[in-house]
Amino acid sequence: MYSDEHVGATGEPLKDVLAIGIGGSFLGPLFVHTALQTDPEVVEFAKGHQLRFLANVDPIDVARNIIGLDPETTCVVVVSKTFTTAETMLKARALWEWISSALRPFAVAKHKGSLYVVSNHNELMSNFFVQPDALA
Ligand SMILES: O=P(O)(O)OC[C@H]1O[C@H](O)[C@H](O)[C@@H](O)[C@@H]1O
Repeated sequence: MYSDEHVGATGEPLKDVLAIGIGGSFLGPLFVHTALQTDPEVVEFAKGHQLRFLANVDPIDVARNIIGLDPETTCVVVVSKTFTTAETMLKARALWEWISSALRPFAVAKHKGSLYVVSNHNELMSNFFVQPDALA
């Protein structure tokens, strides 16, 4: 992302990251993010980019966190060890709806390249990429 090599469906470089996960799947990424905040090289790379965490069950959490972000240039990372956690799946689905309602249908499939999943459940992860809007 920092090199502008990763682009979304419209060809715009991905700029910001929304990380979805609760419990350990939030605290792990937060730990790495916090640890790197004092590294001058990382601080320089991070200029112009935002990382936001969706980590609680507040129903308006998604609405609050997407303010100011552009779905064309936002990368979504879903972190879940089991890939079955209801709150995480709900937020993943809400963000996919946010992205797909903002993009034209032909672009939605291409934009799946800006979705990343961190999990140890391969089958559920694969289903997510085939049909993310049908997450249970
Ligand atoms: O990583 P996941 O499978 O989505 O689980 C996320 C979290 O779910 C629950 O809150 C558990 O109590 C936590 O221990 C776990 O870290």
